[in-house]
Amino acid sequence: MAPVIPLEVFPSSGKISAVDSGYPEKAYVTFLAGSGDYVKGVVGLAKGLRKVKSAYPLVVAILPDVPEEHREILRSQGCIVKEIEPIYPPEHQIQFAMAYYVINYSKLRIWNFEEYSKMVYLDADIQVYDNIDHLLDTPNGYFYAVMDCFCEKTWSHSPQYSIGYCQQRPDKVTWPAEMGSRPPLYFNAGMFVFEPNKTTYENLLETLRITPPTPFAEQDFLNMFFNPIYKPIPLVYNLVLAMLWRHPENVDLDKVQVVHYCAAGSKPWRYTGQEANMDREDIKMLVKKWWDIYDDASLDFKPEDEENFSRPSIMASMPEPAVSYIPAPSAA
Ligand SMILES: O=c1ccn([C@@H]2O[C@H](COP(=O)(O)OP(=O)(O)O[C@H]3O[C@H](CO)[C@H](O)[C@H](O)[C@H]3O)[C@@H](O)[C@H]2O)c(=O)[nH]1
Ligand SMILES: O[C@H]1[C@H](O)[C@@H](O)[C@H](O)[C@@H](O)[C@H]1O
Ligand SMILES: [Mn+2]
Repeated sequence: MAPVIPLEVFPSSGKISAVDSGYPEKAYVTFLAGSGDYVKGVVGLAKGLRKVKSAYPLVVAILPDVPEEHREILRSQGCIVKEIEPIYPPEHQIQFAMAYYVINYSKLRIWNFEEYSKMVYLDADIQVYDNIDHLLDTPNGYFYAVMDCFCEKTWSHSPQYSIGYCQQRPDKVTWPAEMGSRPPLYFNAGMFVFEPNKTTYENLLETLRITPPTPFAEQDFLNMFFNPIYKPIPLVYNLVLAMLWRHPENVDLDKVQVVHYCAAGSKPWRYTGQEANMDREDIKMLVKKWWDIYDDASLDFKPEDEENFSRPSIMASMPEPAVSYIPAPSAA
């Protein structure tokens, strides 16, 4: 089993940034699709990164269907907006855990952001509550992400779920020999540290072309592709909310730096408190914490913020190079 890297190996305030070199070769990146309300998640994230005084900009990889008003909101929040072409998996009859997961294959385009040497990807439903810039100083050659939990109903299609096995508590249920070898460590793809690279990008697209889609879409695909270089990092870098009720013994909420509002009903901008577990005090507290940042006008982007990280404005406005992509499946 690959070792979990203890928190202590990361310098606590590693704010060595590319500001010194005058070239922001590192950045955060998120993904935005459609004209719905996920744009609020990105605005919240941009403000959250500002609050923790991140030295790096937030790039938003957007699909063509993001309306101009939303692009403008993101730019006015200091984000670097980069349009990407969608990527679809090969045509196949498949039931995704959530129907909309199919759009997430487009995330693979971020490996083509070669003007950055290293990036931290964060879903739009993630908020940072501490500075995590040091993740951009981790040794190259690895794919860093937090191990997932298999206990929620979204996993009901899986053999793990059917026998109650979870890698967060691997000794609770012994993996039966007749089911073959234990599944390899599996990360949640809402947060990861990676290195954009043309060769990796081309390999990703080429491999996807011959890989049938599976329920967790690009998350499954990335797990398969990066398995040999996957290094688990502590869950404080991506608290999948279900951990609070599935594995409370593994969570020290005071130490959590990054919260992933992925549990059903937990997206702060849609929160009603009605769904299972959503009336918990810790959830209410975390949803309020997200709103406090989103509503804080003092965290809105101001032009002088730009001085905190330089960025190549010419590049930011350049369109993505045209790349051919795999056509949409009719079943999607
Ligand atoms: O209408 C949408 C839906 C999704 N997204 C983007 O896609 C991301 C993934 O969607 P969710 O956050 O709702 O999904 P989950 O957190 O449940 O998904 C998890 O599984 C997915 C499988 O495709 C991805 O790997 C995702 O990164 C991982 O966190 C969002 O954060 C957002 O960045 C949009 O922009 N618009
Ligand atoms: O990516 C998914 C998603 O974030 C779900 O909400 C979560 O329950 C799963 O564990 C995860 O694999
Ligand atoms: Mn998410």
